[in-house]
Amino acid sequence: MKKITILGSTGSVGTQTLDILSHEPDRYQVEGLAAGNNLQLLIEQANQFKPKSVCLSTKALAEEAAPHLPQGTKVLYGNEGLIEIAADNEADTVVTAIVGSRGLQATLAAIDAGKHIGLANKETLVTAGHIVMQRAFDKGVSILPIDSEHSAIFQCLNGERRSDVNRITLTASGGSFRDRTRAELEGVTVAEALNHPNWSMGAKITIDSATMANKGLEVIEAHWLFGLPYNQIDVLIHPESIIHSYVEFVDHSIIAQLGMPDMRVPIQYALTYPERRPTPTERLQLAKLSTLHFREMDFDRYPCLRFAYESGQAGQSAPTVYNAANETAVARFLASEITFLEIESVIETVLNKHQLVDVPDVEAIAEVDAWARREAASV
Ligand SMILES: NC(=O)C1=CN([C@@H]2O[C@H](COP(=O)(O)OP(=O)(O)OC[C@H]3O[C@@H](n4cnc5c(N)ncnc54)[C@H](OP(=O)(O)O)[C@@H]3O)[C@@H](O)[C@H]2O)C=CC1
Ligand SMILES: CC(=O)[C@@H](O)[C@H](O)COP(=O)(O)O
Ligand SMILES: [Mn+2]
Repeated sequence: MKKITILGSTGSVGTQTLDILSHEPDRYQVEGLAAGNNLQLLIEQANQFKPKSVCLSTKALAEEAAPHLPQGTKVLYGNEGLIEIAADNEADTVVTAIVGSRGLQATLAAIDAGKHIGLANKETLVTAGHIVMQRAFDKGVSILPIDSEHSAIFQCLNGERRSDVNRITLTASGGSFRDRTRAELEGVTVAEALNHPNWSMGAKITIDSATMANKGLEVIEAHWLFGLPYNQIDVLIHPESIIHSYVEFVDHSIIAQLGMPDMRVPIQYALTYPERRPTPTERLQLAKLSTLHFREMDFDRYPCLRFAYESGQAGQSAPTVYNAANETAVARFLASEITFLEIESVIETVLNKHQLVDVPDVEAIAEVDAWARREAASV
C-alpha cells in the first residue's frame, strides 16, 4: 500500500491524481490532502478518500470544514499547516501540485522528512533548484517528474548513460495564441488566453503556456532534474502535444515518449515508477493521426522563453526573479490590471533592475522573491 499526500488536491493536477488513486484503491492510502480555498471540494475529497489530515489556507476555512469531515480527521491551516501535512505523517510520497513558489517550504519539509516527491510544482525547482536537488540527494529521496515533458525525458533516459546524451528537446504546444502574430496579441482577452488548445489546466499555467513562460520554467526545471547545461536543452513547437519530449543521443538516435495529452499518465508513472500500470486514458493510435507538425522556436515571438534561458544561464538569484515576476504579472493579467503583452515587459523590467545574489540560501530566496513581487506589482 503506497501512502500519498497531495499538496494542492483541489487543482487540476490534484484532482487528476485523486482520479488515478480512485481507480486502484487497494494500492493507495491517502495520508494528507491540502487545498487553498476550495472548501467544498476538499470536504468531498476528504469524505471519499479519508485522509488522516487536511489543510486549508486559513483558520476560518479550517473551522468551517471541521464539522463536515470524517471523524478524527486532523484539520490544519496556513503555511505552517502545509509544512506539517507535507512532513509530519506516514506518507512515503508527496505530490506537489500547488501552484507557485509558495510550495517551496513545504516541499523542502517533505524532503527533510524523507518523503519521495512527485513534482508538478515546477516553480519550486525554478526558484531554488540548487537547494531542492541537493537536499533530495542528501536525504536519498527521489524527485519524480509529473510535468509531462519531464516525465517524457525521464522515461527516454531510463537505462541510458548521461554521458551518451547529446541534447534534450522539450516540445511546446504554442499555447492559446500559437497561430497569431505578435501584432495580433494586442488586446487579447483573459478568456481567450485561458483557452488552451490541448490541455485543461489551472489558470496560471495556461497563461504561462500562452506566453511561453511555461516552457521557460520547464527549461530551468529540466536543467535541475537532469543535470544538463542550458545549451543542451532545446524547445520545439509541436502543436498537437503528442510527442511529449525527446532525447537525442551522441549517435544521433532519438528516443521520444508519445501519448494522448492526458496528465494522468505522467502523474501515475511518478507514483508507480519503475512499474507501469494500466490507466483510464485514451490510447494513442498513430494510424488515426494524419500528420504531426513541428515549428522551430522563435525567440522574438516568445521573449518570455528568451528571458528564461538568460535567467537560467545567469544563475544565482536570476531564476527566482524570473519566476516571481512572472507569477505577479500573470496574477495582474488575470485580474485585468495589465494587458497580455505587458506580462513580458513586467518580467523584463524586474529582471533588468535586479542585482544578482550569489548562491542564495532559502532566506535569501524568500527575500529576492518578495522583492521581485513588489517590483512586478508596481511596473
Ligand atoms: N495542470 C496541469 O496539467 C499541469 C500543471 N503543472 C504544474 O502543477 C502545479 C499545479 O498546477 P494546476 O493543478 O494546473 O493548478 P491549479 O490552479 O489548478 O491548482 C492549484 C492548487 O494549489 C492550491 N493552492 C493555491 N494556493 C494555495 C495555498 N496558499 N495553500 C495551499 N494550497 C493552495 C489550490 O487550492 P484551491 O483551488 O483550493 O484554492 C489548488 O489545489 C503548477 O506548478 C503547474 O505549473 C505541471 C504540468 C501540468
Ligand atoms: C501538461 C503539461 O505538462 C503542461 O506543462 C503543458 O506542457 C502545457 O503546454 P505547453 O506546451 O503549451 O506549455
Ligand atoms: Mn509541461
